[in-house]
Amino acid sequence: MTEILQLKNVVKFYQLADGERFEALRSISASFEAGELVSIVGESGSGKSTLMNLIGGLDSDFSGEILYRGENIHDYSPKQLADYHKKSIGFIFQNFNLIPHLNLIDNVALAMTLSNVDKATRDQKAKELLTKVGLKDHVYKKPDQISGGQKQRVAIARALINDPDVIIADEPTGALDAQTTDTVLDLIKDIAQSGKLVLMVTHSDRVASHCTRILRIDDGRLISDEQLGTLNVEKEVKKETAKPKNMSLLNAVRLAFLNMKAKLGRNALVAFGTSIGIMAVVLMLALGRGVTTYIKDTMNSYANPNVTEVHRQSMVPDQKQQKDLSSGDPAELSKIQQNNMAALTGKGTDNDFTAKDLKKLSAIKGVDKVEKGYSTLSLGTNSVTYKKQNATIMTLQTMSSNITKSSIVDGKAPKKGEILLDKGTADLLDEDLVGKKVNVTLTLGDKKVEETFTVSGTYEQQGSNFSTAIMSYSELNRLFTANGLQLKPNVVYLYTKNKDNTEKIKDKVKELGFSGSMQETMTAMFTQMLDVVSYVLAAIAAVSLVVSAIMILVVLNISVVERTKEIGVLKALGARRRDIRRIFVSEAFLIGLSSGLLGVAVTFVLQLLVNRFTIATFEVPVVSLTLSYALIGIGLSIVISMIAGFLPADRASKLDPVEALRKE
Ligand SMILES: Nc1ncnc2c1ncn2[C@@H]1O[C@H](COP(=O)(O)OP(=O)(O)OP(=O)(O)O)[C@@H](O)[C@H]1O
Repeated sequence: MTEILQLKNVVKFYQLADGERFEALRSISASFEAGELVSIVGESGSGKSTLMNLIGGLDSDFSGEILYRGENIHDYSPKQLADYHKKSIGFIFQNFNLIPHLNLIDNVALAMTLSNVDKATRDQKAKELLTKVGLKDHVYKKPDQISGGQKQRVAIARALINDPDVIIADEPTGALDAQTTDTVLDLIKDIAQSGKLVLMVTHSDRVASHCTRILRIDDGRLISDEQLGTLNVEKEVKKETAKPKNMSLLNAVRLAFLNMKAKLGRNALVAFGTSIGIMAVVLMLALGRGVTTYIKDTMNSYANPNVTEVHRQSMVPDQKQQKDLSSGDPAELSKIQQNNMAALTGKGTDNDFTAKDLKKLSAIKGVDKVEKGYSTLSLGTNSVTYKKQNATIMTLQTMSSNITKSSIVDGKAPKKGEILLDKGTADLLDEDLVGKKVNVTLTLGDKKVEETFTVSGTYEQQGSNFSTAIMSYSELNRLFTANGLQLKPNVVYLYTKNKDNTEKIKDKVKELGFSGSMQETMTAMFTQMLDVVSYVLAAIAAVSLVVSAIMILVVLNISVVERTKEIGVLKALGARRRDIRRIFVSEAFLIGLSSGLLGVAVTFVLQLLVNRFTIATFEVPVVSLTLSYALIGIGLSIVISMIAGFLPADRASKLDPVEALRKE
């Protein structure tokens, strides 16, 4: 027979809290061969479990030698120790210690999973062993669906999966009735007979009497070593030399997934909570993109990119004015309102450009032409009449490069004696008004002027729905002069040949204290509002991401506590620290992945709803979710979860297997 295990003067001290040491094992020496069925008996507290933990490599803090096939396991590196657990030792515990969320096959195959054996092979081997222990018809059950005796048979199958030399059974029949004990004992006997060394702790003399040898321990000492007989060993154990592999990441993720599935409700809640922050992030990005695209498109379609529209003062309250408005000083308030009205209606001298202004503007670099213009808003005083059909004109303005040829849908730009009308107003008067003479009534200054003009063409409205009449600046000037009035420009168009200059020109205009077109000012306000929305979303995102991280940390910590025993089992089966860490980090990864996916999905649904609403109201979609934003959201979610999961995972990996297994 081959000598497998040798104990030489094994001494174990437990360090007590007050600096004292307790000697649990006192110089134990013994040697064991393959095919032995050894029972270890002794009073409670005599040191049996301590000895099993040392032999099983769960506790390396001892003096003396434990030689496994001639190698002192005390000198093993963590990796060698893990391999020792995987290949050489099989544990059977009193309380079975099956993993509740894994089915019987997965429980039995666990040591193979940790050794990265492929699923088909390990499932086949697990089924074989389960058949051998009489559980063929139960392989897909979970541990809580079978009886105690059946559980212990599963545990026996689990201990055998990697074909170890040594089986350590700590009171394997302790929790079983007499009849079930016999079945389990027969199985254990078969194991020894197949050429393995079985070390079995027991309190029962009856159980001990089935063994080939009895070691008695009392107060940490080996007091007797009695040989009862020998077994008819079938074969000599032949060890493969191939080293077991490490568990793959995929298997860690699978184990994590199976555990998460078992706690679906809790994990779904956590994922849902985390997804809120992710949704806020993705929505912020998508909204920002959607609105920016909309603004750009709008600006590009409304304005001639070569032209910068300039006003002396803003036609909508700027930031400072808004502040004054909200400050509530009535005098200040009404001054601002007056100014705004004057700017809109083209009245008052504050809005007229002086020769000095024009000079300043024409000096801006890149400006090739300065066009004077005039724009006035009236409510009901200006009108166009054709064949007794009358239309009110709200805006009267002068022709500029800002109205491009492409926006004139019919006819051409107005020359002397001509007027250009917006298409809506023209169609109202006659379907084919171009070239027809219309009667125009205008209030200029305080004079009412009536004249006949030919409609030169119609144009597509740009950014406003006001009915508009456009004539050339010189034509309007003629009208003013004829009525004893003086026309002064209240809007100026700066034309550049190269549209790349436009941005710089716009900036310079503002720097000089002038203001841009109404659309630009509105856009700026809109962008400001969008910024506020973005800040709010960003704040929600930041807060909820922190909350999510804490939530994941807490949940995984609870999971570590709940699964302490399972972690002990995994370690006894050969899981390295790294493997345990991987399983828990994988759980965090899965939570992150699911909350990321959920967050993106919710954003997608929100996008559909919000865009449906904005398309119906403003004819534009405002949320624009792209693949890269979705990926950013999912990535962020995973990273945060994994960071939050690292601490609990590390804690789990550092658990002491002996303590973990002792936990009730
Ligand atoms: N972590 C520990 N710290 C201090 N003392 C310990 C520790 N673990 C065990 N002991 C002590 O070591 C002695 C041996 O304990 P052990 O668990 O090995 O006994 P046992 O023979 O297996 O008992 P039982 O049959 O009740 O399981 C006991 O006196 C116990 O109190």
